[in-house]
Amino acid sequence: MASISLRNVIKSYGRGDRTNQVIHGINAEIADGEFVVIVGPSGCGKSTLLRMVAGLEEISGGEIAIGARAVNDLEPAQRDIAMVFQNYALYPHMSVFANMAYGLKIAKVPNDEIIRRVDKAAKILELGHLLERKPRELSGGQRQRVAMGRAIVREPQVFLFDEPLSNLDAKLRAQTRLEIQKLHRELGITSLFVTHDQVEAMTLAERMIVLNGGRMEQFGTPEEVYHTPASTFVASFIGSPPMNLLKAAPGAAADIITGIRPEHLEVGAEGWPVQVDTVELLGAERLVYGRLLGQEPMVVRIDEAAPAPQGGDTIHVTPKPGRLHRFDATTGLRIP
Ligand SMILES: Nc1ncnc2c1ncn2[C@@H]1O[C@H](COP(=O)(O)OP(=O)(O)OP(=O)(O)O)[C@@H](O)[C@H]1O
Repeated sequence: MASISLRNVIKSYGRGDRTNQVIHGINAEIADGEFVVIVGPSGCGKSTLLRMVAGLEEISGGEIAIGARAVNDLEPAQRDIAMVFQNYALYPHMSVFANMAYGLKIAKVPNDEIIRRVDKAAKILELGHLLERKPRELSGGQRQRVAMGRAIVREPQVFLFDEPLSNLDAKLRAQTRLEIQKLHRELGITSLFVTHDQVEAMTLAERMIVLNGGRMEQFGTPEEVYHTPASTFVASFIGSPPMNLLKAAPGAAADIITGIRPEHLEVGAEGWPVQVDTVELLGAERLVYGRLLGQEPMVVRIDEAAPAPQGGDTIHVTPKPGRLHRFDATTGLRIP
């Protein structure tokens, strides 16, 4: 196992006048055995960053180290990593066993060692009874597990996951997430996991890197990112529905953006007046969409059992103690 160091990592595509820098100097130390999720909107550079760690993209500036070794100039095969992709591309004519064993065979690992490793991975992934099947005889979730098995048998220092769950339906995604967590608990292999899905990021990450336009906005635990977002971008990207970001909250200075999450507002007889536009029932809770002081859009989350307001009503809300966030209106950065 190994740590991963990203030191001022830069990536540009193209040449000369056509150079387009897409990663603008990322610094992050990922500890040995840590599970780190890289999350951000489409096009922010997640895959590019992961592919640079894998060695599938050249690094334009800075350094990437795996353990004590700088890997900038090492081929992917020399980096001791294993990658799991969204498109798991199993060999259709080979059995599950052969699919998992293939990479080891190519690497000329002795047969008895191959059998030992595949059996171990199959046990962890509960694939033992499926080893003779062909990929077409498996469900989508089982195929994804075979793809993970193929990575596990290599016993790498680092796992790299590039949106491996995005082809699965919602239920299977949730289930496979649990399996990946279990896998990480059992094997403890340093992992980098790319997703654009903030729920996936929050549930899987020990720490998460929030990327925006090729820059790292925050690197922290899910709790830190949720409770103390470093910027308005992080505040609005993590959490569903996102944090209310108010340009003119009552009592706030003009150069301050005030943040408050929909779940951190209390409805009562007094407080900030919110004109209700619509109300959505989500099951255990309702989302009230309205406008603070009749102007700024605001979402309030209330319990399903609480009295439900109607469109056209005015309700009064008060931020729960200690739940207000303040950001610089110019830079978007958190004010401590
Ligand atoms: N081979 C390439 N040549 C030129 N530009 C590229 C290349 N690959 C990616 N880019 C650009 O680099 C930026 C980052 O792309 P990247 O695929 O890393 O984003 P991403 O966050 O993984 O997005 P998504 O979630 O949509 O996969 C984008 O602006 C993209 O257009």
